[in-house]
Amino acid sequence: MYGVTGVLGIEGGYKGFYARNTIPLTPKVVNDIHKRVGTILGTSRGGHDTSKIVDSIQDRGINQVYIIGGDGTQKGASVIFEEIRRRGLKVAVVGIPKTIDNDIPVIDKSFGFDTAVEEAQRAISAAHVESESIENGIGLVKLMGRHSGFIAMYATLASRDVDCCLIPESPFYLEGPGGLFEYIGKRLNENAHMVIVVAEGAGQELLSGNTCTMDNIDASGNKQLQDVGFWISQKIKDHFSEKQKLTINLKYIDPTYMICAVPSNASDNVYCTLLAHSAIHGAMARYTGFTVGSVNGKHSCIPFQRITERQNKVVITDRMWARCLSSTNQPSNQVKKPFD
Ligand SMILES: Nc1ncnc2c1ncn2[C@@H]1O[C@H](COP(=O)(O)OP(=O)(O)O)[C@@H](O)[C@H]1O
Ligand SMILES: O=P(O)(O)OC[C@H]1O[C@](O)(COP(=O)(O)O)[C@@H](O)[C@@H]1O
Repeated sequence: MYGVTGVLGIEGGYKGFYARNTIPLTPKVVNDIHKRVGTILGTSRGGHDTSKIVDSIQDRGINQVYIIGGDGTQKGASVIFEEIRRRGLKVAVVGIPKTIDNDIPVIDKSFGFDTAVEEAQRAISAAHVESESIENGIGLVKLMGRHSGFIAMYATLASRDVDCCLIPESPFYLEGPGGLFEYIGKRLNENAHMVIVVAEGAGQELLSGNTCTMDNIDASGNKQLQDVGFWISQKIKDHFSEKQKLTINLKYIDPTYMICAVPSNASDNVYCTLLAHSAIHGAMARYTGFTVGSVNGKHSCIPFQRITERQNKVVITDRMWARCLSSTNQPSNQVKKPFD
């Protein structure tokens, strides 16, 4: 439609601009990629050397750059856009929001989120089956979500099998009146089984030795988290065997990477097509420095600045979290005492 003669794929994330060869993306090469899992281009963390990246764009005579990824990737795209502008180059830079975490602000959702929620439900369903089959069964499922508990909240709402959903945005504690243990005891007493969903970033402040130093950040600068699922499983087992003298049967399911590694569902496939169309039409209309996405159902081009200034998080005073709490029946924890 626009008479484009060549599309190049950059392999292995930002460092691929200067450390790898490009691969031609012909219609034949990309024909079936929506049915495949993962990425044909590969990915990486770190390696954002702005100057080398823009040199490579300039040297290769690239005039449109489409950058696919999460919140870190969009920040990287914004920095590239600024450098291109500083050098006075006629190169469009467009961001495409792809992350299961849904932590990119402004847009209704990121590509991958819907699929992740659907897959997370399967793990929750397994946890429910396991917990229901045995006296005092507890199914505990850990889901992705470093800073944002969207996958946990939506999978909880979708499945309706969850009794307790723990997310990074909503602090909790274990011991004493109003604590998680008390709530678990109550649910087991009432129902003889329960399902707990925990997002990977939840309760990190409770895990001992969780000091944030330069040693425990990844190459992109993201804080590396401790395994809250494993930790909480141990804590629950210890508490009920030692303090309550109650035999519980806890099954811990960690489907996190399995959820990342499934083909996108129909809804995400359609969304991805619309994102691609917005990105191309925007760049061809000579816009630059924007991320595409649906905003209140309208496909839009959003300036990088609006996308990178904050992270999308669950607002625990909003209705969606209230709906989640009403589906689990867990106590509201917006005030001082989490499980009051
Ligand atoms: N503030 C930033 N400036 C420049 N590059 C960044 C910035 N934050 C992240 N990046 C780069 O973006 C890429 C992806 O970021 P990362 O946090 O790993 O994943 P995601 O895009 O999924 O959030 C990495 O190569 C990282 O170095
Ligand atoms: O093992 P990795 O590469 O850090 O990937 C796991 C991460 O992927 C995520 O789902 C998405 O993170 P990004 O948006 O940074 O890619 C995080 O919640 C999780 O910590």
